Amino acid sequence: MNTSSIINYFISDFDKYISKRRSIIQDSRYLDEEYVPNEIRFRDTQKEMILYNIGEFINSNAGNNLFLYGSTGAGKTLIARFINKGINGLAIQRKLRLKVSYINCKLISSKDIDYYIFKRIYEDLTDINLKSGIRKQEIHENIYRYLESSDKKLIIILDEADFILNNNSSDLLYLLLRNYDINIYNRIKFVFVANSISFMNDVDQRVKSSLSSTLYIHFTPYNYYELKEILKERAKNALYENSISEENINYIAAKIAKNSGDARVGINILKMSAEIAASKNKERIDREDIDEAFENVELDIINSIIYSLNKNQRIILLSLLDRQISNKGEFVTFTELYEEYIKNIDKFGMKPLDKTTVYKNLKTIELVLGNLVETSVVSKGREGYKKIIKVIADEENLIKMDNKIRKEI
Ligand SMILES: Nc1ncnc2c1ncn2[C@@H]1O[C@H](COP(=O)(O)OP(=O)(O)OP(=O)(O)O)[C@@H](O)[C@H]1O
Repeated sequence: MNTSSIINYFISDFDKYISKRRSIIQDSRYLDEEYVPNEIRFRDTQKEMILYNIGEFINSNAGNNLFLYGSTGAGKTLIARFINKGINGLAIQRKLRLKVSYINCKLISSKDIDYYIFKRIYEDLTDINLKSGIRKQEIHENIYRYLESSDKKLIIILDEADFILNNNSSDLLYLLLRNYDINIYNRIKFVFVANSISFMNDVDQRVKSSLSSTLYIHFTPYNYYELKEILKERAKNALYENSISEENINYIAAKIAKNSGDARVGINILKMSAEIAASKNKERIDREDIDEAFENVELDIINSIIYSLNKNQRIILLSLLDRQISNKGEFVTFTELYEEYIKNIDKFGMKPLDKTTVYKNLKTIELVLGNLVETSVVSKGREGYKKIIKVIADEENLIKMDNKIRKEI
């Protein structure tokens, strides 16, 4: 067969299969994690604080470092990307001596995290690729030297910063923040992005005092109304007209608002239910497609949590779930969790870890659970302040998770 007849066959097959299946997704880019809408809604308070501080830094060398924190899917990364793109554009348009470096710390695969971060900052600042073999300290010094000699300012955005802030990162932070001591012109500002600010308890005093002028900006989970509007907007751009009813969008929003308020889950459900409906050759997404999508997503989330934890951590999480279920979904104190853990560990015939080790492992679990967990500190009278914790899910999902983890231990 010659090439042109192969191409003809291909094109005829292509047209046949494309026309056979009715697609529901018109442009999937609007459902991508990377997509940044032109206008970010429901985050006006946060935007105002961020932009005001950045403005102060640009115009009068003032302003604070910023720390954006809050649950998963609350728009932190979206805002961080928006600032990154926006500042770059602003600097070009207004000919400002300003640079921005955006680093997603979760994606750093290098073993030497400090080296990677300094190298990236230097390269973003100077637009020059660094040759290998230059020492970390030297790159660090060159960043300040370059800023002085070129009379520039720099905004460093460290997204998913929990991934480095948890790893004995005091030295990195101290070095990064030290520009206050050595640079009277205050040429660098930081924007940290993380789920929680609990790492602050563990950093040493030098870093704490460097971070004392940091403004903490909280991102709360989205409510029903906000989720519904975000999803409506995405559906309008990504799906063919009339592929999903407003009632069904509201149904997705209501289910998510009840659990996590995570916009990412909402967008994933929208995408997955469109794919499920299309695979059944339907023109519209029905309630059953959405329910199927929820089951897949929930299972995916639970599986990825279980996969990320070792056996001891799974038993600790199981103990938390057991106790929360018997507490009718309410918060669990660490003492209650530990009691439950001792019972469970015995059932699984393992040796118990001491309280301190269980506490440390609980922190890892919190990181893996992300927005699915809520912690707080409450006063318990004479016993002093106590940490309380709960998994954010309704009773049905708590039981589902509990059963699945028990099976996997
Ligand atoms: N206000 C909003 N308008 C439109 N889309 C939004 C909004 N907030 C979040 N999203 C979308 O929801 C998804 C998750 O948001 P984002 O990645 O910003 O969450 P996050 O708070 O950084 O979560 P994590 O802590 O897991 O990193 C993204 O696809 C994002 O585009």
